Amino acid sequence: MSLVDGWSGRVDLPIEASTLRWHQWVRAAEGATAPGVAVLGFACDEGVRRNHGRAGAAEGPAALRRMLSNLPVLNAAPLFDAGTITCADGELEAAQTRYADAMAALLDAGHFAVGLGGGHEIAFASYQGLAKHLGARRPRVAIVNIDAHFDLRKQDQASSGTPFLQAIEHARALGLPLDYLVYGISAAANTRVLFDTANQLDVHYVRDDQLGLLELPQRITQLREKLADVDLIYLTIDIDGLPHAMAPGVSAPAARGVPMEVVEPLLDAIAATGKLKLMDVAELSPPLDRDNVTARVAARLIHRVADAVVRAS
Ligand SMILES: N=CN[C@@H](CCC(=O)O)C(=O)O
Ligand SMILES: [Mn+2]
Ligand SMILES: [Mn+2]
Repeated sequence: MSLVDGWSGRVDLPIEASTLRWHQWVRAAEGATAPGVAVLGFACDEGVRRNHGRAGAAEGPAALRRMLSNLPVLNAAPLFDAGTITCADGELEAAQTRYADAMAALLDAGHFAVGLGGGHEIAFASYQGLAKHLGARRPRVAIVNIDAHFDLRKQDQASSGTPFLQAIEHARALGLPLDYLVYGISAAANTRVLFDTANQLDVHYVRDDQLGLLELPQRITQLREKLADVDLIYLTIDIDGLPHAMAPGVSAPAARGVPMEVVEPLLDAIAATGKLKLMDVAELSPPLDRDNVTARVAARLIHRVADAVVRAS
């Protein structure tokens, strides 16, 4: 049994540093005395519901903790859990604000913050947390999104389909330089107006059918170039950017998707910059999952990026 709610798993003997798993290593964030990796849940379905999707993402944080529990501890960095922000029906914006406040506190404490979604409305909450943390500072920020969708919808109401347009407009109002890069865009899952919006906003996007292994070296070179002038990075992984077979547990599965052998090197390149300050995983919908495969994939990506960030720091 772990010291922190929601974490439990296998215990290997003898109990020593080399046999530990995350459920044995994680501690409550409020007791943190040193910076480390800190997870923060966002149990929210409201954005997906408003976007006419299939419910279930609110169960994401609990499923991710279960899957992260048994993963091995790879480094000596402390691991913290800052709990979960919940979202009652209809109060999406208030929940995003609460999440942003909690996220800003984690960033203020020097943690690498890992958001456990929740629908992709977590992204505007994470971005707002970063903006709060920055205060009057104006570094150049990049949001890198792995996603089949742009999520640049122009709508009266915030939803899981609007977070990056919201972030871009918010950053413009603040005078915060913000680049938005998306990897995995599906030509079959975004209408022309979304491509037009992306082009008008100078979004850097790469389609799923342009992200095979053959193109990977040039894509990584291009990504490194795009991130060279950036001061800090927020990475968001919409798990529906992966192939349906590996990520069935999502509201809007990808007919093609970007395979793990391409996603992981892209994530490695982002972490290796040393500029990655926060990440989140969105759109995991446990009721739609099959044998926890989607949660397992999401947990693996978090585990990999968190270790790479620690090593790059
Ligand atoms: N965050 C999800 N966004 C997608 C959902 C697409 C769908 O439900 O088919 C979008 O709004 O484009
Ligand atoms: Mn998506
Ligand atoms: Mn998305």
